[in-house]
Amino acid sequence: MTFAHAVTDRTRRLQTRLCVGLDPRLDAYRDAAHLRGHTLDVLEATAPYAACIKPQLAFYEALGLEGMKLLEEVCAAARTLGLPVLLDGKRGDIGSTAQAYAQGWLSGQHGGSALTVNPFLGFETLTPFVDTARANGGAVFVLVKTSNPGQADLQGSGISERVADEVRRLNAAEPQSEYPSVGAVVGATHPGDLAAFRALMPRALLLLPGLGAQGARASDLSGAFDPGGTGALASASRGVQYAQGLDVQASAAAARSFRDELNAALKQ
Ligand SMILES: O=c1ccn([C@@H]2O[C@H](COP(=O)(O)O)[C@@H](O)[C@H]2O)c(=O)[nH]1
Repeated sequence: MTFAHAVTDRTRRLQTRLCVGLDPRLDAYRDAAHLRGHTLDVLEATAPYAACIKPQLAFYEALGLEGMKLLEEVCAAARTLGLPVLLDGKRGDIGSTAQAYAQGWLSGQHGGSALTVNPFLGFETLTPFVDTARANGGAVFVLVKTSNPGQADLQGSGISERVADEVRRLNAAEPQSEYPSVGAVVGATHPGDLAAFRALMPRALLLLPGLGAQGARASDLSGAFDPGGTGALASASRGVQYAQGLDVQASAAAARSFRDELNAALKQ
């Protein structure tokens, strides 16, 4: 089953459109062992409410070799729980280097996972990522309009729409898939733009980061979804992992509540 198929299947079976971000911050813990235990506990406690998980690679890279080991543990635990993994690495480089990133994050033990990719170097640099994702049942999520306030500095003036057109063009090569292997990142912090990006990329899975800590609300996101309630994943990291300090039950309650709010928004 491909990444897109797996998350869509989870959305339909478990009625969840929530992507749980796992971004462990060392300064929140006594030591690395404490961080590891809490991160794995949050993963297990929130799994019933998640369509997928999204580890942000930066937080694991910041921990050095121990972080890389933890990332592999998190991915293995997610697989055991049946949770698709979306790696947030925002990778992008000249083609030959992109090929190495793709090999590292979209094949081997990460085959079937998804990776966020940065199109800034040009559309030809997306090819190694897309080809590797397709060959391994994975997915890429291309940055179209990011959630941060400064995104308009470079993504304004029609640039996001141009990237969205490329996402649609790439997905035309997979006419048989409900949701093909090229998805798009559109910040949940731009609720007024979601329906337009949905229309520009009608078959792309959308990742909507910014729920919770960045101020986006589940009730504002319905424009991103298809009529059946599929096609988008709303993502929260701090708002789940650190919902109430390090209280794991509060993390589970926050994930359940985001799931329920997303579902309620779609019923209106
Ligand atoms: O446009 C984007 C793309 C990715 N992110 C990442 O998502 C999480 C958001 O964390 P919160 O704690 O829920 O704010 C983080 O890993 C970002 O790097 C994003 O925020 N916006």
